[in-house]
Amino acid sequence: MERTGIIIVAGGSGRRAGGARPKQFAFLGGMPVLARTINNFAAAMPGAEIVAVLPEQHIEFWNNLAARFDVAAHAVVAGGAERFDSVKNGLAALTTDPELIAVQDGVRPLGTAAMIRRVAAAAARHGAAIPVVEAVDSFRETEGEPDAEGIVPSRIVDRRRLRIVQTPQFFRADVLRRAYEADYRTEFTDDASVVEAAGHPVCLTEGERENLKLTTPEDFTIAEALIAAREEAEEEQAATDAKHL
Ligand SMILES: Nc1ccn([C@@H]2O[C@H](COP(=O)(O)OP(=O)(O)OP(=O)(O)O)[C@@H](O)[C@H]2O)c(=O)n1
Ligand SMILES: C[C@](O)(CO)[C@H](O)COP(=O)(O)O
Repeated sequence: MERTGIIIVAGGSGRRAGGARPKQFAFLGGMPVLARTINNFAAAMPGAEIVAVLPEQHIEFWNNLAARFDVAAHAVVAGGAERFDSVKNGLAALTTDPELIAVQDGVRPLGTAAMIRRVAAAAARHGAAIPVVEAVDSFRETEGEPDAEGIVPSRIVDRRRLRIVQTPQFFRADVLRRAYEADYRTEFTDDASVVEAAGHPVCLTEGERENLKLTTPEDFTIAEALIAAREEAEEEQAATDAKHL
């Protein structure tokens, strides 16, 4: 397997989620969200170098919090104003010269090991790969300003052509590093957009609907329920296995 580096970006302020501290430090199923995300990757990609990118003012808080939980080995580095800047800082902090690099949202703790490895394998082959899922809602593109009655002009978009983009986004190290030499642009909402702007095509792989990004308070409610259901299924499986011993 390729030497792998994982950059877990958790340098945001979590404005949309609210709360006293950024959402990556909130508890989910009895554990900080960021601890879950780090451990998920350590389990899926044993031996990978992990760097967590945090708001500078929360680094000491995180070190104290992480010491209370069983969190897999990881280095910590300060983030920047935009996600783009945080990824750049993460890239600079990798020390093992990885051949493959993943960028993962710190607030996406629920991706399975099978999905993570699938994206990694696609990136090893194609240079750049991301997980996506099909859109299930209808979409409208708005055009222009509201009219005198407050109606915003809009038109339907063909959702069969749309995909919802997730992380982890995996890249060959040379591809990602070269792409991140660019200056920041507002359309860089993920790493695939940066790599694509540098001229490298991105391979779409199958993501998972449960691979939620915790963005608003409602997402936490859904994630709690998913974790409880997974734990229950694991307990049932363990009981079945014990019966068959
Ligand atoms: N300057 C930033 C901004 C975001 N992120 C990280 O990128 C991921 C996805 O971003 P998002 O969900 O938008 O997080 P926030 O920026 O914290 O949320 P909000 O926009 O609601 O403030 C998160 O793990 C977040 O911590 C980061 O590392 N550095
Ligand atoms: C990277 C990402 O999670 C892919 O869906 C998304 O683009 C992050 O967007 P945000 O506005 O920073 O949450």
